Amino acid sequence: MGVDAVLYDKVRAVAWRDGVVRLLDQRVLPATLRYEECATAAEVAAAITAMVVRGAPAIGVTAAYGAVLAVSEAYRRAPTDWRAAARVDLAALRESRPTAVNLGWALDVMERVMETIGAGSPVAAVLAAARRLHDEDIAANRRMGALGAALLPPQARVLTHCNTGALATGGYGTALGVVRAAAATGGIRMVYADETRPWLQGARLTAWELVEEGLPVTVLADGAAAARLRAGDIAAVLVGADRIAANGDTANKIGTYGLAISARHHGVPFYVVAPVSTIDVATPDGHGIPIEERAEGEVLGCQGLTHSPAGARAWNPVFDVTPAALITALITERGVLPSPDAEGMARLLAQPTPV
Ligand SMILES: CSC[C@H]1O[C@H](OP(=O)(O)O)[C@H](O)[C@@H]1O
Repeated sequence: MGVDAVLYDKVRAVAWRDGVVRLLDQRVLPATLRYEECATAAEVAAAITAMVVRGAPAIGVTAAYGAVLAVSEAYRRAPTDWRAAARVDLAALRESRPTAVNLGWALDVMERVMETIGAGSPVAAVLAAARRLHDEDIAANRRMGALGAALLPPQARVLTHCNTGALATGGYGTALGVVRAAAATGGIRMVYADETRPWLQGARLTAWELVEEGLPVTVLADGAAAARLRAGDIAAVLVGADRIAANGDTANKIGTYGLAISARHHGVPFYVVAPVSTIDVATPDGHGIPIEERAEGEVLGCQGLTHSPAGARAWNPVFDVTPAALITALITERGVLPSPDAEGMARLLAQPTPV
């Protein structure tokens, strides 16, 4: 594979390169290292929908760069009325995936920047804003990594779900950022990575990130997680988030809810690690979070092979909602919130982001 050892600093899920958005195609990892280059906002939206790039923060960063493409094209076509033209493309980007709130949050940031720009070409200003948003995501991940690592014992065994690493963010990772920070301080004995059917983000992407960095990883079937927790040697379950409601209810990859129930039953701390850009104060609780359903074929087959008989149907919600009551603590760049609830979330959001 030949990827540099320090993956999160070398390989980026998304980058701006010479006027295009460059995406590492996560549909073909780890077998193939292939990049897709998007020259228009529409191509970026299609890549998000197709999960060329995935992961809530990574989707937000990608959408921000997609907004730069939209503004650049709009200004070329209509220099005196570029905002209206750009907003059409931004609306399409907003629709590319429904659950990860970071997508809409990033586009809101870019639209606010668009409103402040004076005369002349707006491209440099929006590109600077997208780069700032990207850098801030990585900085937030590093802060969360340190805060989360402090909650783990030395040589911890942890269990993860889906992929929450450099591939799911602007870089470094959220829950997997905690693993990286812990590995650099108290040490990590083992990462048990749920394979995370049907898209296998754990078996393919988390395992790749960890193997490439020389960190220990054991892949397990999603159905084995409860037995692993029952063994009694898991220090914590670490997961990411796609949308956190105002009361702390959290939408994340399908299977997270069952994992949270199992962790509670076995007395294992269950930590959600997410930047505050994942918090949606406009949604009071988990019932209001839109849950994406994807094609039945993603469940009926895998990696091009169909394993269910013709005539079988599939139900493929790709997220579920974990009630805040099952979350031991929410780890964000603004601090750690034990037992999240509406009041605690409001206090957390009132905190300044540490410089
Ligand atoms: C850093 S949080 C990433 C979050 O996004 C994943 O979903 P998907 O792979 O469908 O974009 C999963 O829910 C992860 O926890």
